[in-house]
Amino acid sequence: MTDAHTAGPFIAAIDQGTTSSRCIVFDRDGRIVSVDQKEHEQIFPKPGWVEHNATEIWTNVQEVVAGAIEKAGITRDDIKAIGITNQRETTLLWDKNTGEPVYNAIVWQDTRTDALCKELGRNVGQDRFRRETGLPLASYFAGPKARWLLDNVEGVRERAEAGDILFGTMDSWVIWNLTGGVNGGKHVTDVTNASRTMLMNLHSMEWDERIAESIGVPMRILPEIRSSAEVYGEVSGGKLGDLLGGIPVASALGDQQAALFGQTCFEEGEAKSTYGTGTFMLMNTGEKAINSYSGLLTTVGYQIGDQKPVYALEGSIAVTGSLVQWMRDQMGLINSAAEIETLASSVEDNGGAYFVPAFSGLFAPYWRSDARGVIAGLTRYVTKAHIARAVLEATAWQTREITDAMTKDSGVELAALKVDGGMTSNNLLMQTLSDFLDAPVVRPMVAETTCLGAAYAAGLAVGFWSSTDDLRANWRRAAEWTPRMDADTRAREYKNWLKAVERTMGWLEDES
Ligand SMILES: Nc1ncnc2c1ncn2[C@@H]1O[C@H](COP(=O)(O)OP(=O)(O)O)[C@@H](O)[C@H]1O
Ligand SMILES: O=P(O)(O)OC[C@H](O)CO
Repeated sequence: MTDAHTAGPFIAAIDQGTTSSRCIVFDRDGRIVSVDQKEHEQIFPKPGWVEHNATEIWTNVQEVVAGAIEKAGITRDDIKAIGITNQRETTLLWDKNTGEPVYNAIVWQDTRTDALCKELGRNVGQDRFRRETGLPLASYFAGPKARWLLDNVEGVRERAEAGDILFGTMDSWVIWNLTGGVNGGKHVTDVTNASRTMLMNLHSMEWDERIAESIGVPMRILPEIRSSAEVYGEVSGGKLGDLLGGIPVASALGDQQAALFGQTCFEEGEAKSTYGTGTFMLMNTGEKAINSYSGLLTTVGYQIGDQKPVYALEGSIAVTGSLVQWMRDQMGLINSAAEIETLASSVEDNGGAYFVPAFSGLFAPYWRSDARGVIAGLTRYVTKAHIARAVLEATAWQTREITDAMTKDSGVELAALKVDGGMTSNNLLMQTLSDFLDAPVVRPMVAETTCLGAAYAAGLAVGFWSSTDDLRANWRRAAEWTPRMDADTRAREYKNWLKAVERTMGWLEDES
């Protein structure tokens, strides 16, 4: 696949995501040379529970790395480093002597720790967690998931106390295996992933012993926290040992932070929003960890080697692209995700309908696990096309709520929003987004910003790129949408949306 325009050397990036694992090989201009991807099973043992088989994931990672190298038609000597990015918060415990997971990985969407989080709120207090870790108490984060495993998988707490068990999010699992596994694999994580565990002190960038104790997670199972761009070790052993042995493993970032990096949001106030299964908007806040009073998360954006860490504010939305999937798979109203645009474009507006997809409660800015989905404003006038429009508008309004919160918390008015992810191929959605935000929306040439960010960080770590200025020069605009909606319509529609949101709240309490 390589040609004169994509001459080596190259950087490979692994994206271990929620639905699939992929590997992309990039050239020095940040262009894609080859891609390989493989989905893994989504396991739903009970309502609200979501698990992944970590052994299957590691097998897939090895296959996609080999696949991408083969498709690129290159060899080990052409690759200068490998970077890692991953679904965040998904939690695994494994035996360091055998390399066997003690149980499936508990996925970020899993809500089994709701009751535990409520109990921690009563016993320890919400404020303490927010102050030290930047996060609200919610089942989304890794620490309580680890506690669940320690309490519920027979014998694991004792094995953990004896020093036989390792904890990790998917970055740690992949790096440990890549660098040798039971034969000396490195047990590390990076600051961005650690900042999603609810166990790291956001200010010292170290595990917070008192918080870990209050959640019930022993310190000895935790990996070493490192920067996002440095050499953690070299590829060794396993299937990839023969293919890529000795190549430095040189970056790790949570996928949303990697997208921030890949979108080259290196200046304070720059923001990106990634539209996939869920949507995650991050704004670079520089060296300041800004406390959120508006329902956002304070998180680590990235840290390059021994430079100071860069913080970010994050607005996490649980359901966006998955609502389109629901329309297709559960409702049968469309045959493909792309068809929602055709259906929604067949009408002028939402016909008075508003769809709030609080399927697993509401994440930012509300953090209400008692909310459930609502379609409000229904009359006999409403058709499936109006509902399709309301589905797209739901993603745009949820983004608007996040940008409002970001402006409140940071004092920065959004000049333009950089977007990426699967949903950004929907032009109607992108225009609606620009209308609701009253700001330009821009999409870059390389839409695979997550892998690109991991490749950039790894490339910086090994001197493949010399500075973030090199990376900025690679960013090219592919499309831009500017606002067309008048202010009165926007204000009226927003008010209706907020009314619909109110109607989702308290549903579970009412039921019980
Ligand atoms: N044209 C489209 N319009 C609306 N949603 C879309 C469109 N194409 C894909 N999607 C949605 O985008 C999501 C896939 O995007 P992707 O970035 O691959 O997600 P992830 O990385 O979370 O798996 C799916 O949930 C799908 O429903
Ligand atoms: O794998 P994705 O793209 O669905 O991203 C998941 C997020 O990292 C969850 O916090």
